[in-house]
Amino acid sequence: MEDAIVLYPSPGRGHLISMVELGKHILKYHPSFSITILILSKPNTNTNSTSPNYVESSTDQYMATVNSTTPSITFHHLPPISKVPPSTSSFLEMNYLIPRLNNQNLHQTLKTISQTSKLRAFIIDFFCDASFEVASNIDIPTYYFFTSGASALALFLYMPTLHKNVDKSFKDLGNMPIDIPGLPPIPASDMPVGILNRNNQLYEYFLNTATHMAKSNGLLANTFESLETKAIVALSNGLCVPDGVTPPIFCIGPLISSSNQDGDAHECLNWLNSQPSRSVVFLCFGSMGLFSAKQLKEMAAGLENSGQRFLWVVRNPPPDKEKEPNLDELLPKGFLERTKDKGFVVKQWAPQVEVLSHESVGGFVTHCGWNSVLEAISVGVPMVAWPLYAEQRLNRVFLVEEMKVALGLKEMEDGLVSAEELEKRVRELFESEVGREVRERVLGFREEAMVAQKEGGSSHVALTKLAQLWKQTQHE
Ligand SMILES: O=c1ccn([C@@H]2O[C@H](COP(=O)(O)OP(=O)(O)O[C@H]3O[C@H](CO)[C@@H](O)[C@H](O)[C@H]3O)[C@@H](O)[C@H]2O)c(=O)[nH]1
Repeated sequence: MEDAIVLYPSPGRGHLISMVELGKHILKYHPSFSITILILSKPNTNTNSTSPNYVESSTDQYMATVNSTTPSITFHHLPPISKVPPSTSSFLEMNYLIPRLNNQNLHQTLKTISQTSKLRAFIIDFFCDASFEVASNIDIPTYYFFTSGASALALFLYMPTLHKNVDKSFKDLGNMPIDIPGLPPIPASDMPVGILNRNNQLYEYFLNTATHMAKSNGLLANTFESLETKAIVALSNGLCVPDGVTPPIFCIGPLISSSNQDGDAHECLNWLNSQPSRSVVFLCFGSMGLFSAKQLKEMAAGLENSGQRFLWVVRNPPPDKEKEPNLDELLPKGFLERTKDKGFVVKQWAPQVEVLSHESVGGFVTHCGWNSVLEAISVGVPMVAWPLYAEQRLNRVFLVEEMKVALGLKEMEDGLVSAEELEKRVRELFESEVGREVRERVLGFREEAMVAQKEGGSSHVALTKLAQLWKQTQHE
């Protein structure tokens, strides 16, 4: 019987891509494993019809591409479920309620796989916690794949302790510094958005996830040791969990999405080909980053005044976020014409991995999503940190204060970033001594990321240990 590893992403293309990359990474070094990725079924009712995660036809196309390029990864679709309960939060619906409704099917599927192969490990996406109880009921070694960094992992594992020691919601504590082992003091207002309010269901969800993670067989993190040494030491020494015993941590990153996932070339890459080396600042804000029309106008003015070359991904402001942006309406009058020799605006989505690794790109204004951070570090591109949602404000603290690979942007009281502020930071990144130092630091981490992945490097060793552990597992 072959050795099988089952991966379970939560819905949505971003989560699927991360799991596919994890699967490919395991196969690259340990090709004898078979990798099955379970795909949550779409609800049969139309109650969920507005959810972007379930109408993404691009996910099917993506899976087809993976099937043809990496046939050793199998996608297994769980049977459809019939009902989705009403939920107050689409996040909870996606990541908790729907996975929970799929638990019976999941149970059956894992049992079936164990009958035909040696099921060595079940790896759950951090956002798919509802399945933890299934795995523990049928006694399969269960791991969590944490798609953000070790510092964010330290915070999440520390949540039950914080919950006990801090008696108010973080949202009511202003900038009060919160102490977390392995991290610099984090202002309460910079805590991840989902846990700011202790009275909502999301907070409870993450608290439960933290408790389950601490009981799992191990935690896989998309990072590398020398990038987040302090947090990793705190985690490994058991300082982040209530009983002082953390499950083994495997830092196996950086896992970077393969470029050109759907095989289409993008016109912005041609434009980059004609720009001078390291001259372009790239502005891109993850899979969900959106700005108001007012903010977009400020950004345009800041970029124009900075005099720097730029490549900017623009989306339509909420609520019509799926609509193609009308650039003539959204951007200042004459902006596109005036900047046509220096700038390139892409609507909706750019091939970020390819852009960042292009020789002409010399800086990155980012929302601090962890994949974006790792993608920039892996190719040595310095950043300007502009966090928007999720745990990105927390990431900004490490990027700017600890790793010193990014410059921080100041927001005004109403949350807007002014044109002057953006201009100042972009100029600073490209023209100042501080910018030069940030560039040097990130180039240093690029080297360390390469070393970590090489044979004998920390991430390679971590993956080898994990594979050895799986091979030794007696569960059959
Ligand atoms: O125009 C675009 C926009 C994004 N991307 C890619 O999309 C991914 C975006 O990932 P990430 O930077 O991590 O941002 P989010 O999509 O916002 O990711 C969520 O998941 C991350 C990992 O858990 C968290 O760190 C973030 O805060 C959370 O918002 C990256 O691979 C980008 O290369 C593109 O290729 N083109």
